[in-house]
Amino acid sequence: MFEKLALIGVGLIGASIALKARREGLARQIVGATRRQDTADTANRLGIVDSCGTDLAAACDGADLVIICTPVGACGDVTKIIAPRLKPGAILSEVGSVKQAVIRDMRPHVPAGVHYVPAHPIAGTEHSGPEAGFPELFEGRWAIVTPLPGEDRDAADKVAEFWRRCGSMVEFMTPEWHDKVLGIVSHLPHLIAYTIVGTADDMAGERRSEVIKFAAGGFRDFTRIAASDPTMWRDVFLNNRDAVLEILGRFQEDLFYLQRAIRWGEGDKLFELFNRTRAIRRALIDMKQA
Ligand SMILES: NC(=O)c1ccc[n+]([C@@H]2O[C@H](COP(=O)([O-])OP(=O)(O)OC[C@H]3O[C@@H](n4cnc5c(N)ncnc54)[C@H](O)[C@@H]3O)[C@@H](O)[C@H]2O)c1
Ligand SMILES: O=C(O)C(=O)C[C@]1(C(=O)O)C=C[C@@H](O)C=C1
Repeated sequence: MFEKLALIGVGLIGASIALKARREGLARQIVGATRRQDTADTANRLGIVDSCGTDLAAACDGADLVIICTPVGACGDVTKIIAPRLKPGAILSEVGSVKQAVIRDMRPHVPAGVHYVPAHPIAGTEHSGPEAGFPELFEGRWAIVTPLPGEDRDAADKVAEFWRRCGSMVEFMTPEWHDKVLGIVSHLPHLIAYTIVGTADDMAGERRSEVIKFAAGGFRDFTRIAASDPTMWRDVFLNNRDAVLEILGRFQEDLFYLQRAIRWGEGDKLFELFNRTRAIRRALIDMKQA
């Protein structure tokens, strides 16, 4: 599909893209660039890309697809650095978990003649860094493409096809809708997990050690999510502020509803909700998304 693919940021997502693109023959040459030399060394040692250095702009020389795979807070600065070396006609994409803020930060730096196509693979783990990457990460998962109005439709279609060849199912969306949907299905669950594990950690003395000792079921599942990369998630919450605050307000109301039902012994209310949520889990299993 491409002569040269450049990945700026070779962590979980960048490395997984590189490994899958190579396996599927999606680009003749795949190069990476990272901020820190030791990350580049790791990517080179593991053979994740053909070559990896720390000169972000140089990595983009002659690339017909550049994908920024850094935390969302860095996307604007990275675009500014690489902009002078992007070749006319190149496609510039990224994988940020937030779309509106990333578009706001990147768009002013995108040179004329370069096609910017925002995208987001809805696939990940709690691990980060080049060692965490694996080629099957995107298989059977959704990838959302949020093309910008007035931008080249062929470029958006090409990015969509790239993700299909990585094994994903693709959906097009507006950036606004993306941020609302992801606020509910991804960002709020992470915030809740960070809160629950933090609350348990705040418990003093004996109760705290009991929490760790008996953390077999529900709590353990939350600890997986709460182990996710602190930089990535700090940036997500700061950059999807409005959508997260809106959904958090709703969530708090629903929590009070349950609190009240427990206080007043209204078991029917609890039962009705738990039945609805169980059906959602079963639907996810049917769709092979759980
Ligand atoms: N982890 C997930 O579950 C997941 C899923 C989908 C999308 N995303 C998005 O993908 C992006 C990358 O996430 P990840 O999980 O691969 O993170 P990661 O921490 O594993 O990798 C980030 C990479 O970016 C590099 N980097 C950081 N700041 C940089 C800078 N200023 N300049 C150049 N390189 C820099 C790091 O060295 C590292 O190589 C984020 O925007 C995240 O929101 C993550
Ligand atoms: O499975 C996980 O560990 C994830 O957190 C992956 C997950 C998600 O919330 O679904 C996290 C952030 C992304 O932007 C996309 C996917």
